[in-house]
Amino acid sequence: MPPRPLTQLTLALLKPDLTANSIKVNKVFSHIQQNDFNIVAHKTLLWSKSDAEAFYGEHRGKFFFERLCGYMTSGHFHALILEKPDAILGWRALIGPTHPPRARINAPDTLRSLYGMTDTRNSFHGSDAVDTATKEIRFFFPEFDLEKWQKDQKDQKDQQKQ
Ligand SMILES: Nc1nc2c(ncn2[C@@H]2O[C@H](COP(=O)(O)OP(=O)(O)OP(=O)(O)O)[C@@H](O)[C@H]2O)c(=O)[nH]1
Ligand SMILES: Nc1ncnc2c1ncn2[C@@H]1O[C@H](COP(=O)(O)OP(=O)(O)O)[C@@H](O)[C@H]1O
Ligand SMILES: [Mg+2]
Repeated sequence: MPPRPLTQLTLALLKPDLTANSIKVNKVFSHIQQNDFNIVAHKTLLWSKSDAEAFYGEHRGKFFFERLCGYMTSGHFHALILEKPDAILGWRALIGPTHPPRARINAPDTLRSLYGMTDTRNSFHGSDAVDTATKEIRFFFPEFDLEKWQKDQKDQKDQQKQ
């Protein structure tokens, strides 16, 4: 029995514009499965302005901050914990560059190219690093036992070394 590959978790969002279109949502979940991501946790939620400002605090003061918070509070959206051996980079590669208009030129097969509308309304989010993924998973899924998941991964890694 080949050892189970070690995996990584990332936080993915299907933003409100996309979530409002069930046909597109179904297509995106097919992309997720076809790209071998395991959905570890999934919820839909509606943000208050303070939720959006807290999550995107790193962008406070930038010219697009208000429109970003307005966009992210404009309707329900899906939050997912995705698992795969290289989940963080893998999901970022699948959703593509931040700005859909540019993605349609430079990365036409990515999800933001296929479904995104404008620089702000780009339909997807993905954690951009290991520590960001930990922070973002805790932000959306405080109920998820991340410590247990990380311990199980470490135990599995130790067993494979033996
Ligand atoms: N650097 C910079 N870029 C800007 C500024 N205002 C708008 N932009 C960019 O130009 C793009 C088009 O601006 P808008 O027409 O206001 O936005 P939009 O095309 O309706 O789409 P949204 O990005 O969803 O607002 C935006 O997505 C921004 O990336 C600005 O003041 N400074
Ligand atoms: N130049 C911009 N114009 C409009 N909206 C932007 C711009 N840059 C970023 N945004 C919005 O802010 C969100 C967060 O920005 P950033 O963290 O830089 O990108 P990413 O979501 O790809 O990590 C983007 O997903 C997008 O919705
Ligand atoms: Mg980012």
